[in-house]
Amino acid sequence: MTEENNRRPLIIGLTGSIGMGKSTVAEMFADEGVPVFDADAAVHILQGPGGALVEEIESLFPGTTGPEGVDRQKLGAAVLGNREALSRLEQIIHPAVGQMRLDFLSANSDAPLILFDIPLLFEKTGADGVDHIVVVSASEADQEERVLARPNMTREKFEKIKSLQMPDAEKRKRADSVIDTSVPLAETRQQVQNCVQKLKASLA
Ligand SMILES: CC(C)(COP(=O)(O)OP(=O)(O)OC[C@H]1O[C@@H](n2cnc3c(N)ncnc32)[C@H](O)[C@@H]1O)[C@@H](O)C(=O)NCCC(=O)NCCS
Ligand SMILES: Nc1ncnc2c1ncn2[C@@H]1O[C@H](COP(=O)(O)OP(=O)(O)OP(=O)(O)O)[C@@H](O)[C@H]1O
Repeated sequence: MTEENNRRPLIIGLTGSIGMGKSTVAEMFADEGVPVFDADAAVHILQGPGGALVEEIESLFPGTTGPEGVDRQKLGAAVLGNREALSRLEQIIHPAVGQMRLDFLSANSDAPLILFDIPLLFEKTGADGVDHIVVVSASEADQEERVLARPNMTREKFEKIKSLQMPDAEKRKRADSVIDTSVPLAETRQQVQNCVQKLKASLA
């Protein structure tokens, strides 16, 4: 077997605070051919209709699920202002997401680069096993404008979520690369392309 066949993919951990542009940037990495594991999408599967965690969530937080699985508005109202409740929820969700991430890694073991989109990478020690951390960042004004424009979002909910997340300035300090989304989309895409090229070159 050649050395190349033995090599595991270089794992990029993509993170950033609410509304900074993670999903948009993750799609740009996918456009460059990088397989993307989306932790939020994994949570949606686990909580969706017939999802593996729906029953357990109902027993921990009665009244927060229905025929469509978890009602995220109701579950959010139960946990987002209550650290102890949120921690109980995380204790069942994070191990299940971790397993899905491992399965994804096995399924893409031939790729040179893969990307884990992990919103809470710094907050929940998801940095273990990640080779290169990319932080997606924008100005506070852009972040606020984007988030408050979303349906079902209030300033109160936004402030609660921000208080649960590591400040952007701290994330930027800990990043291996920063992608700026307070610039036109084409410039952000260029930054993503540069990052992919640099990482591929580091493998050669
Ligand atoms: C609390 C829930 C039901 C709220 O759902 P809702 O659709 O209203 O919001 P959404 O998921 O889009 O989250 C909004 C923002 O809150 C942040 N957030 C979500 N969970 C957490 C958390 N445990 N700690 C800090 N921030 C969080 C997200 O990163 C995002 O920036 C949902 O976020 C959830 O089930 N969270 C627990 C699982 C988790 O930790 N997910 C985050 C990454 S995998
Ligand atoms: N240069 C840019 N790069 C990325 N996104 C941009 C840019 N300019 C404007 N936007 C817009 O900003 C928004 C970012 O939202 P996105 O869902 O990607 O954020 P997110 O960080 O994934 O949010 P959350 O943490 O809530 O999941 C999108 O509507 C996107 O079109």
